[in-house]
Amino acid sequence: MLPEAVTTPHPTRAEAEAAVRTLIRWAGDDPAREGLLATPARVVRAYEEWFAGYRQDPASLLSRTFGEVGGYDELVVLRDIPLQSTCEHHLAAIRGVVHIAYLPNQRVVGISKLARLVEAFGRRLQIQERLTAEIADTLAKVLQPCGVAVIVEASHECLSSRGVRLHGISMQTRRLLGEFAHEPRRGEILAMLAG
Ligand SMILES: Nc1nc2c(ncn2[C@@H]2O[C@H](COP(=O)(O)OP(=O)(O)OP(=O)(O)O)[C@@H](O)[C@H]2O)c(=O)[nH]1
Ligand SMILES: [Zn+2]
Repeated sequence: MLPEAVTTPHPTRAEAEAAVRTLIRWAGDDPAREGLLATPARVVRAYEEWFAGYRQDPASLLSRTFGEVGGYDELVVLRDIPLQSTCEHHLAAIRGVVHIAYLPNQRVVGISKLARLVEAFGRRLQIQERLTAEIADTLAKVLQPCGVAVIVEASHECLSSRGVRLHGISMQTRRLLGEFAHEPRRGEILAMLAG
């Protein structure tokens, strides 16, 4: 589940800070001036938060499930889970929301774990399509529900702050599995989540 990059040798903190100093020089400033002296250390610490997902095993987040659901077999829907991610092409921010729905198969998972799953995949270098697929596929594999739907709506700073510099564009991606891949569940869940 963890990407290959995690298995390659990890740079030292000093190497990572030197790389930040190089980027500061590339931006046109002087990493030796007072205001920037502590910046490489701060940026490296920030990277540990922004990319904490590489140190998480998303499947294990879903390992605790609850079976005493009183026969509940209808939709479980979590809307508007905040998404913070980073585009793998430009290292620019991706911000948005994720909607997750599943149809339980006797067992349910704690709702916070769905948000943690989004965070574990979001806090990596991503394209939105893969992020969407990874969230849905992990839920399907671990929970084995009757259906999974994941919809991601996000804006990409690489579109707004550089390049075409267009604001107000949001991208929607979705993955529908199991019963949600077919009517009538498909229409039902899309009407509910993708409006
Ligand atoms: N499909 C997809 N594309 C993305 C995502 N994030 C960024 N991109 C796009 O990735 C593409 C990379 O294209 P390139 O031509 O290699 O890079 P570029 O010259 O910086 O492209 P421009 O952004 O058009 O200036 C761009 O079109 C981005 O808009 C994503 O999550 N999914
Ligand atoms: Zn980008």
